[in-house]
Amino acid sequence: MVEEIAAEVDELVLGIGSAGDSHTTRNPFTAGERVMMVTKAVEKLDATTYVVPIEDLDRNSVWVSHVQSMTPRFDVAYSNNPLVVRLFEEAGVEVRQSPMFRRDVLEGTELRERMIRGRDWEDLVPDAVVDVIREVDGVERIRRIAETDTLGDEPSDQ
Ligand SMILES: Nc1ncnc2c1ncn2[C@@H]1O[C@H](COP(=O)(O)OP(=O)(O)OP(=O)(O)O)[C@@H](O)[C@H]1O
Ligand SMILES: NC(=O)c1ccc[n+]([C@@H]2O[C@H](COP(=O)(O)O)[C@@H](O)[C@H]2O)c1
Repeated sequence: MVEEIAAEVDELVLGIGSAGDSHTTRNPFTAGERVMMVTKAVEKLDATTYVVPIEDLDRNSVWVSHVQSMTPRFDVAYSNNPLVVRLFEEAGVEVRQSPMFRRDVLEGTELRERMIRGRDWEDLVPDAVVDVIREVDGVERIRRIAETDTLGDEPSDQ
């Protein structure tokens, strides 16, 4: 998806969402770890790419201004997340959506389940992501969090 978007634009800003979260079921990796994964994965793209961590806010109504305050100026926002699409459109920013690509397997939840259950996942993500997950012992972390995080989305203190 990012390769297709990069072919349409001169410069690309990739937002790392929920950047303040880590060590939870849905967001096991720190913003820094995710910056490494994404930066290395897009290294060979032609478009100049900026990777920017963006923390969540309690107020959806000011989230677009918050995103704009953290990123280089942009003309078009790309997302398939219905809330994100709505917030940008209400703020007057053009939004483009991309068709889902192999959504059945390329979903965060599915990939994390595969890691927990010891099934193959490496061929489903860029090599750079495999390298970073190995470097930080990410599969072990995800398994530990799954064992202790019975509430589903609470930080683990393991
Ligand atoms: N296969 C795909 N093809 C295109 N866009 C996708 C695909 N999978 C996810 N997206 C988009 O990427 C973003 C992240 O997807 P999603 O909200 O599912 O998060 P995730 O981290 O992949 O999964 P999860 O919510 O299971 O943790 C969303 O904007 C979503 O629409
Ligand atoms: N109020 C807010 O903080 C707010 C609003 C909309 C989206 N977001 C974030 O934007 C990101 C959207 O990511 P996806 O496109 O991967 O679903 C998520 O990290 C989500 O938490 C935050």
